[in-house]
Amino acid sequence: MMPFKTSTATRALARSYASLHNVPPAGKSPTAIVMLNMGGPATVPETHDFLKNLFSDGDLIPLPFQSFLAPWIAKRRTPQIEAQYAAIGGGSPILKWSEHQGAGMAQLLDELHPETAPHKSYVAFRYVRPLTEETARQMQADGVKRAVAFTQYPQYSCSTTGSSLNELFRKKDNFGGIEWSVIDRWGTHPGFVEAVSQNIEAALQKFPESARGDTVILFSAHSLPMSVVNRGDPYVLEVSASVAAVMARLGNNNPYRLVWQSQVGPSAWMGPQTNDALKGMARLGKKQVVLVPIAFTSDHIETLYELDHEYVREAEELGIHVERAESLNGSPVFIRALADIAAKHLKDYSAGGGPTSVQLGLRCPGCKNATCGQQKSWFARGGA
Ligand SMILES: C=CC1=C(C)c2cc3[nH]c(cc4nc(cc5[nH]c(cc1n2)c(C)c5CCC(=O)O)C(CCC(=O)O)=C4C)c(C)c3C=C
Ligand SMILES: [Fe+2]
Ligand SMILES: [Fe+2]
Repeated sequence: MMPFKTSTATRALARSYASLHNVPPAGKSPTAIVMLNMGGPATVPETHDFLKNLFSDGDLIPLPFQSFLAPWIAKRRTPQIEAQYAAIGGGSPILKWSEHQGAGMAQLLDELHPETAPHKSYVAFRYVRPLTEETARQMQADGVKRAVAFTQYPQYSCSTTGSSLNELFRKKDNFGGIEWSVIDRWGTHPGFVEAVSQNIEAALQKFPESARGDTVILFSAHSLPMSVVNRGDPYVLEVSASVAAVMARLGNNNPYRLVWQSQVGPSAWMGPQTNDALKGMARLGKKQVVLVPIAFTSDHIETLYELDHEYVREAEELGIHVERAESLNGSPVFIRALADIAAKHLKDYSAGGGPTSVQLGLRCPGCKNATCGQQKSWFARGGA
């Protein structure tokens, strides 16, 4: 029988369909780029399960009697958080943005690093679908043999990236014998810094030119409990490094501060809190502020609800004009940065570089979580 011959045009069409839809060509196992993040409820009714999974995560919130307390706290907290997701349009846009960013990144990566093409992006969320097991099933079905765990938190914290890596380690058998490497932080990458800076410049443009230089730039990051900071978690240092890099790129032409938002519960958290800082600016007679989310790459309740609905309105009542810099969401500069970060990682790895950053190998001085140690050793061996 004559073998079936595919015409050049059909192959070109298939290639362009595949790249548009992030589907690898048949026959070649894709290099998986697994985008790690916490996720958020895509619809309001998913809020309860999101919170239950979040409060059950001992790497984020270690609770006594966790399996009893977590569902109880989640149930109590659900109505308040449901109302916030309802107010921002009925759910978190994080899955939409993660898929968009991942598909754009994978397409660029095929050009930037053809040696490991085709690349396919996957999303693995910590608290909502697609959870790690679901992503593992999809990767097995696609015949993946080589994967990069790419954290989507620019700055490393044991409570965020660390939790996602611990979960990958716990569920490692679901993936079969995959060779793993890790991109564990990238908060000072020039492409990320550029994308954030461009959004700040766009916000500054909204103020009259004559008063632009007086505008205060307030960088706002999700806070951390002081118990985590004092354990030696690197997040505060790394967020500060992002802020310094962005300010250097902007020419240090505006006064600025780094402030912290979204603390939960009665314990002590890293401060100053964003809403107090805005009140402080009003007291000091500052009339113009650009508010910049610096530790998350897409919109979520902390930007759309806490900043936009609550703090910006409160500040405006105090007589301050606040512009919030847009989240990175669909920024092409940011998507290009993700591709550059991944391409450099793959290139360094092919040239004999280690599977993780050197920094990932060091546990926090106060870390008592045995899984952190096992996870770091496992990734340092490339997942073997
Ligand atoms: C870099 C980002 C984040 C860090 C660091 C972080 C640490 C952290 N968070 C909690 C507790 C909660 N966080 C919640 C929601 C939430 N957290 C982040 C980001 C970071 N958290 C985001 C983006 C979101 C919102 C998700 C979305 O809308 O898409 C919640 C649930 C909401 C609520 O009940 O208020 C809790 C709880 C702790 C304890 C912690 C550090 C140890
Ligand atoms: Fe949080
Ligand atoms: Fe740890």
